[in-house]
Amino acid sequence: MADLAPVITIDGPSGAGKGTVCQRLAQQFGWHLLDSGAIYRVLALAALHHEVDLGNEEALMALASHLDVQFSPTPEGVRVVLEGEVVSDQLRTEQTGNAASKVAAYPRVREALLRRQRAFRNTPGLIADGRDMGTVVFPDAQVKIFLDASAEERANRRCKQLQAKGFDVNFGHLLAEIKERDDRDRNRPVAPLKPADDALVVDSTQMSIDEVVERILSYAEMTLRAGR
Ligand SMILES: Nc1ncnc2c1ncn2[C@@H]1O[C@H](COP(=O)(O)OP(=O)(O)OP(=O)(O)O)[C@@H](O)[C@H]1O
Ligand SMILES: Nc1ccn([C@@H]2O[C@H](COP(=O)(O)O)[C@@H](O)[C@H]2O)c(=O)n1
Repeated sequence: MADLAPVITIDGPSGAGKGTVCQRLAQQFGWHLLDSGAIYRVLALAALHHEVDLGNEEALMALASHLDVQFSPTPEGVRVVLEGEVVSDQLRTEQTGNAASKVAAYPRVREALLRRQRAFRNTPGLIADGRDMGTVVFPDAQVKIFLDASAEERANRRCKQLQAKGFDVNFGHLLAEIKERDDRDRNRPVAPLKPADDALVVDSTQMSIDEVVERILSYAEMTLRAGR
C-alpha cells in the first residue's frame, strides 16, 4: 500500500485561532487544508434548507451521507457551494455554528462524515482543523496540536471580528454562546473535544497570532524531521 500523506492536526474550542493558524501553516508548507467545522456547518444549513429537525438523527444521517457540497479555495477564502447555492457567508454566523454543534453530537452523523474528511488526506500533506482531528479522524497524524484560550479571550476575539464586519454585538451573549458550545462539544459521548494523548497543548490566551504560528511551526518542523 502506498504511504499515506503526512497530517498536522489542530484541534481546540471555538475562537482559539485554529482557522487562522491552519491557513498560515497550509501556506507555509504548501499542503492541503481541511476545515472540518465547515462540513458540520454545511450539514446544519442543509438541515435548515430541507426543514429537517435538528433532533432527528436518522434524517440528519441520511442528509450527511448525500451532502452535495463543493469547497473551492479562492484568494478571498474558501468558497462553499451547497446544492448549487453559494453559502460561504451564511456558514460563518454564530447561529450556524450553534446548529452545527447540535448535529455534530450524533454518533451516526459523525460516522457518515468520516470518509469525506479522510478524503482530504492527499500529497504533499494535510493541515486538519477541528475538534477530533487528532483523536478520531487522523489518529496516526505526525503532528498533533491542541490550541486553547480562555473563554473570555475567545469571546473578545469573536467580538472584535464581528465588529470589524459591521455587526452590532453583545459581549455577554457571545461569551454565553461560546460557553454553551464548549460544554456541548466537550461533554458529548462521541469524539468529545479534548487533546489527543500525544498532542502539544498551546494556550494562546496571552499570545499574538504570529507567536502562535511561530511556536506551532517550529514544533511541527522539529517533529516531522525527527520522524524521517
Ligand atoms: N492569538 C490570537 N490573538 C488575537 N486574535 C486572534 C488570535 N488567534 C486568532 N485570533 C482572532 O480570533 C478570531 C477567531 O479566530 P479563528 O476563526 O481562527 O478561530 P477558530 O478557532 O477557527 O474558531 P471556530 O472553531 O469557531 O471556527 C479571528 O478574528 C482571529 O483573527
Ligand atoms: N471536527 C469537528 C469540527 C467541528 N465540529 C462541530 O462543528 C461546530 C462548528 O465548528 P467550527 O470549527 O466551524 O466552529 C463545532 O462547535 C463542533 O460542534 C465537530 O464536532 N468536529
